[in-house]
Amino acid sequence: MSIYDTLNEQQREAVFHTEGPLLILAGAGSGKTRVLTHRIAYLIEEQHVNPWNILAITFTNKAAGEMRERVDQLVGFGADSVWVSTFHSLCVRILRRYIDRIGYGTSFTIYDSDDQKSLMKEVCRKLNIDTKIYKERSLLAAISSAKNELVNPMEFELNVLGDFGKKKIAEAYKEYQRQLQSNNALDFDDLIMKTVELFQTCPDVLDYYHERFRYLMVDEYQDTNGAQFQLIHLLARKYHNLCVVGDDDQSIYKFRGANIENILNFEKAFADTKVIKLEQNYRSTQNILNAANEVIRNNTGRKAKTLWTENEEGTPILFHQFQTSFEEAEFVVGDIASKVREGEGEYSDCAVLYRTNAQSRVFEEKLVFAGIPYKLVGGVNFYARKEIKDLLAYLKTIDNALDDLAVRRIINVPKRGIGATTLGRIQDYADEHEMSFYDALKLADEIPALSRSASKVKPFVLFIQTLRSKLPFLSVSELLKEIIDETGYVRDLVAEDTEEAQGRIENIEELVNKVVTYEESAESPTLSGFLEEVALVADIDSLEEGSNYVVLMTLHSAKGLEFPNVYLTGMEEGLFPSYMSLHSDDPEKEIEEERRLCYVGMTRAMKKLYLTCARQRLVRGEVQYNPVSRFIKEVPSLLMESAGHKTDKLKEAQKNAAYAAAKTAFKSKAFEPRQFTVKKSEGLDYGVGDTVQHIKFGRGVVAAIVEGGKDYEVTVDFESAGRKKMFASFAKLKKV
Ligand SMILES: Nc1ncnc2c1ncn2[C@@H]1O[C@H](COP(=O)(O)OP(=O)(O)OP(=O)(O)O)[C@@H](O)[C@H]1O
Ligand SMILES: [Mg+2]
Repeated sequence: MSIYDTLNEQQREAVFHTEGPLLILAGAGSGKTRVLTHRIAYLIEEQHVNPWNILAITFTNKAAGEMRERVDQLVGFGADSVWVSTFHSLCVRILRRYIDRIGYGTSFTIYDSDDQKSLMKEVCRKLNIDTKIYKERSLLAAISSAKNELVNPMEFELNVLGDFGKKKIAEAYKEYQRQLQSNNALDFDDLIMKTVELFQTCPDVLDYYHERFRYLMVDEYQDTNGAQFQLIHLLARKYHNLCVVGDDDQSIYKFRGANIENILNFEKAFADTKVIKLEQNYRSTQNILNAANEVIRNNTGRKAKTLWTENEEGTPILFHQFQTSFEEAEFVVGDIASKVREGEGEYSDCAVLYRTNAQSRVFEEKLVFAGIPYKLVGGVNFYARKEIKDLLAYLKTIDNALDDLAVRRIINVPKRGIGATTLGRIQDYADEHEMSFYDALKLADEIPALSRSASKVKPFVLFIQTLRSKLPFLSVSELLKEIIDETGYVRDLVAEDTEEAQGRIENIEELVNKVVTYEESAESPTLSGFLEEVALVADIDSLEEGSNYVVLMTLHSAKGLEFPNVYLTGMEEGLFPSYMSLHSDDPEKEIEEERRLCYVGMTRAMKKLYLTCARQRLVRGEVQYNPVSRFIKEVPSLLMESAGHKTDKLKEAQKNAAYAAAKTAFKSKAFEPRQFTVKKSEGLDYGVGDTVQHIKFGRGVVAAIVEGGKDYEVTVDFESAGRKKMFASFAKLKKV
């Protein structure tokens, strides 16, 4: 039996169709990604295509990693020569080689969103743009949309004649781009745009890649934007061996410029395209699949698809409406705990999905309390933390001193007594002489306006120059350790002697670990190589393989993944579909995008799907009362079991009181989930039945104590405030 026998007829047809454009349009869980991996195997093993000539593009690093793994399993020798890559890392590799052909240096820096914001601040300052009227973030968004459609500053300017507001954006775009270039830096959107520019202006480079990538494959094609489409189009122009797979029902990145038309128009763009539809779903139970189909049916303007499965019918979808978001989280966490306890699955079989990152917080609290391991995908990214950014800025400065932002970030870290006036004067000098900020620093002695403050700048320059001269002899980890020692970064944190400083030290240790891991895994590790890898870490990468924990993530991050048990939470109008979509200029269209997101979420589930919502929820500190999401109502009641939580008046009152207490706790600083380091009390000096005193609620009798993984949950019947539940370490109850 060959590996191709495990495919169905349509899948096999797609795998065996290797020459010419191929569009595989199919619903969720129908084996699209599986077809791609088998196709790679088939090309190599049966068609004797050189693995070197195959390129597979996926959307996230996580997906690329999974595909890499699957290809390694299927193909023996040569699998590692296949390029499996995201759009961004593909472009980085191409640009590192050839970007000097279009006016950049090949050791360019990649700016993340924080870097972009600082740069835009600088642009606005320079152009006297009032950031109260034109917010940096909206300017950047406008520029990003332009780049996603390959509109350069000049074209942008031509299009806005007469429109004053847009003219300002055009000015900002022009200056922003100029500064990027003079810093020898690219933002994320540039990675694609500059690669397209490179291909369009250097036919010999394009031709090299035509020969290099004879066979192209793109997963999640429905989420490509105009620039990405152009890139693929250029790459496939010579041999037309392009296979794209996607699902128009799962297009969820319109806000990033994804163009659903790309998939609908594929046949127009590539003549004699072969279209294959896959209709059998292998992932989900019949109930889950039917429910998802019924929901997505409410969208208009889609290519009609029927998706069926031979899988078992499965249990009905469970719908629960809770009083508060805390109860919702309690239920989800309790359910996961009991599944694992009963041996029905592992933590890693469970995923909690929500519409926005902020919703994770309550789940985190409950999981911490229950002592359940979890992984938060998204949220504060490791690399966005201050200490990590500082040290990376040192590395960037050493690697590429044209990066003004990096240099400015660390010039006073640690404090070197260089004042804002001095920095301003250096910047002016750099602007005037059209040089980088760092080059101006080197000339500090010659800047008359600086006079004596020049002496403060010198040690910094000397330090950087020394490290740079050592670069050929030091490994990246040795370099990093030297920076840490010489700057006294960790020493200062140790002296601070706070819990926060301790946390930062641990992060720095983790960064050192990261460098060491990089050095062990990279073929020829370099400083640029390390910085590049770091710049490309998307949020999803914090999901490690093979560990046993519950995954919390947004619906957007869940694309392409599958889990036995999925909890789709916060199913409320105003949350999902989002408030923004309901109040947009074109709500109908926006709600369709939300519905696709709902379809993505539901179809992640293999065995069990839970849909939950809450009557009351805190949003930015305010209580919101949201009705049940319309998407719930689109699921036929036959497929769904509703566990309505009807509460009598008394119970409701008690719940509201508990909710108020929880709200207080929620608002208190101590509840910041990231610093949620509750020390489990060494036993409590009160027990059930004891009378206790609370600082706010007064006297009460302890009704129950539940032991959690890290703390105790104490229920108290207060004389005046009624029944309340609280964490022992926060409540600070005193026995009376
Ligand atoms: N012919 C098959 N026989 C058995 N299992 C299959 C077959 N085809 C796909 N599967 C399994 O079904 C599941 C879904 O496959 P895959 O992830 O490739 O679907 P997909 O179409 O890419 O889904 P999505 O739209 O969510 O990205 C996987 O677990 C895969 O191994
Ligand atoms: Mg897939």
